[in-house]
Amino acid sequence: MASCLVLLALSVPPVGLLLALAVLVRPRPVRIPLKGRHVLITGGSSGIGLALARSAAAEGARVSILARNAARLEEARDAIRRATGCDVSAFSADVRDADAVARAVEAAGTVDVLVCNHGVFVPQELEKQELEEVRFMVDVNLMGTFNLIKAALPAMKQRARDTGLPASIAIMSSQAGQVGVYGYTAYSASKFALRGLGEALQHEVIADNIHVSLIFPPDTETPGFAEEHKRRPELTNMIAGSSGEMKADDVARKALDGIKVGKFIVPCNFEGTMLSIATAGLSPQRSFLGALFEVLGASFMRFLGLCFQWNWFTTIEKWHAKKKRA
Ligand SMILES: NC(=O)C1=CN([C@@H]2O[C@H](COP(=O)(O)OP(=O)(O)OC[C@H]3O[C@@H](n4cnc5c(N)ncnc54)[C@H](OP(=O)(O)O)[C@@H]3O)[C@@H](O)[C@H]2O)C=CC1
Ligand SMILES: CCCCCCCCCCCCCCCC(=O)[C@@H](N)CO
Repeated sequence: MASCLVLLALSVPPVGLLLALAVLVRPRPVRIPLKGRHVLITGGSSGIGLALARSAAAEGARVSILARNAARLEEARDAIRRATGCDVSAFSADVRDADAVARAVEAAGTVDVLVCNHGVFVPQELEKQELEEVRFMVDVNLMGTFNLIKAALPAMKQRARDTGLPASIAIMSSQAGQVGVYGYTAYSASKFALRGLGEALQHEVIADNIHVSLIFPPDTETPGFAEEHKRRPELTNMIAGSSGEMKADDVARKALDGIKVGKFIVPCNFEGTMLSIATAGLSPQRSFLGALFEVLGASFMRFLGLCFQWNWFTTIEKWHAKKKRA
């Protein structure tokens, strides 16, 4: 009897907290079906975008892909057809060109799930990087996403209103959009910016039943990553190595699963989950279990984050010492 009472007393605070969070979390849980719906994926001709297009097609979505290079788009269409038997529509446009994006989005037809996955990454210390390259990353990664959302949103709102079905805007960030990493000043800035865009946008479109997801992958094996790896500073490799590498198909799986439940922050691996708890900030959270981990994990995750920073700064210090000796 006494032990029962002790157990009850001990469990009241966590249970009470859980109940409070269940009442508190906003927006409310949602399910966003993919089957039979129109999913537009930018950067759908390569890497993570191609994997996303293949998985979405396999789940019965009507898929459109958008990228610049028409030949690579055709190859991707063929590959998706071979893998799934499904036909996808392909649109050639540069996301930096707002008019071209508007024309492509119009031709593709009303979107239910917009996946802004396009992205460029040229790692380099800021001191060595030309401003032109900085602008290139900000223009494609950030302004390109604005162009897309501006083009797709009016029709998406109308359709969500007409059908009563929830819609989604998913944005591909990166773990380098949750923590600044050596060699990624421009890239990290462009990816952090997407979070601000996403948080504010979620306030603006919640009344239209549109749900924003931000996806934060670690290093992922893709054609773009293979190119990046050739020129990545040694220190960038070392710090990025704190999180395990993933396959594009696995990132696509995590992303689609997150999109389908309207998850706002979508981590892709274990390190990503810790990073997301450590950087939860004031982001929306619709899962009371997720909220519980954030509330209870906050202080420990901050401590762990400081351990990671200690490790990174030590690595940087040693690297400089070695360079001086050489
Ligand atoms: N691979 C990784 O390690 C990680 C990647 N990410 C992010 O995931 C996303 C996809 O990366 P990944 O699959 O590796 O990249 P890839 O380089 O393999 O593919 C990039 C895709 O984006 C398209 N694209 C690039 N620039 C433009 C543009 N200006 N207009 C339209 N489309 C464009 C490319 O087509 P085309 O060139 O023909 O236009 C291609 O389809 C990016 O946002 C990236 O930042 C995040 C974390 C890790
Ligand atoms: C509190 C605990 C924290 C735990 C772990 C932290 C690990 C952070 C590693 C950052 C990795 C950044 C990879 C960027 C990949 C990318 O975007 C490029 N390949 C370009 O595409």
